[in-house]
Amino acid sequence: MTRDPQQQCLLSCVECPLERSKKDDVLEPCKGHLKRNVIKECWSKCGCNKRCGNRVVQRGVNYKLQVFLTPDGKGWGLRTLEKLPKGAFVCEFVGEILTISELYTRNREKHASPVLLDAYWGLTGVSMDEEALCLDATCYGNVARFINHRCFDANLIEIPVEVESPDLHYYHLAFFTTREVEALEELTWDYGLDFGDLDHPVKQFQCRCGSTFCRNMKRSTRSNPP
Ligand SMILES: C[S@@+](CC[C@H](N)C(=O)[O-])C[C@H]1O[C@@H](n2cnc3c(N)ncnc32)[C@H](O)[C@@H]1O
Repeated sequence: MTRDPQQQCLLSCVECPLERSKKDDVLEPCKGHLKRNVIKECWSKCGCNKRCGNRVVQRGVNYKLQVFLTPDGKGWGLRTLEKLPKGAFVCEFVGEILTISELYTRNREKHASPVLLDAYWGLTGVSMDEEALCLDATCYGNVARFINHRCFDANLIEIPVEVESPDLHYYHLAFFTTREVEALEELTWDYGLDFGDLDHPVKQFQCRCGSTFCRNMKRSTRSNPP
């Protein structure tokens, strides 16, 4: 999976649950969902034991992490207290599993963008609202709820991970490092927001990510990704 707009591969739903949830008279075409590779971890039916190398996310957080107040106006953030190698599992995103309609009804006035469980939407189609799921960490979550957004060159990437459940609509969303991360560096991920989508049901925040490739900066001053 890549966040490079030139290289990323998007899958489109025939009838996108996100567009359906807007309840407009005319159903807009799907804007596309990132094509993701899914990790399948060993589970109870494998002959291996709990120390198997293909059981990483299910073993939980393995590094010292700290919630801290960011100095640049993004509120609370998450950082690592130790150096992380490239490709390290950091934590998963924990939240209540809601349908998209439930989330929008709940958070209409707040700056909360859905963390979609959309890895299969473009592949299998999602005909029922009960299959269009997302994670909401507003009331129940873990440290991942403090990870701030960074456009394009974030040091974390979210990967769908199947642990135990063979149901395609339910999976874990795990964060891995995209590069080596220094101790005390803030951990960030690209929420995949389209800051130009004024039609979006959830009001988006003014991005302060500081990336040279920030998508929320005026087009005249923004750089193109390498
Ligand atoms: C998942 S929360 C992250 C934790 C949050 N900073 C806090 O204090 O609880 C997402 C919210 O953090 C803020 N945020 C995240 N990334 C940001 C960014 N790049 N620029 C400005 N605000 C950001 C926005 O208010 C956003 O709705």
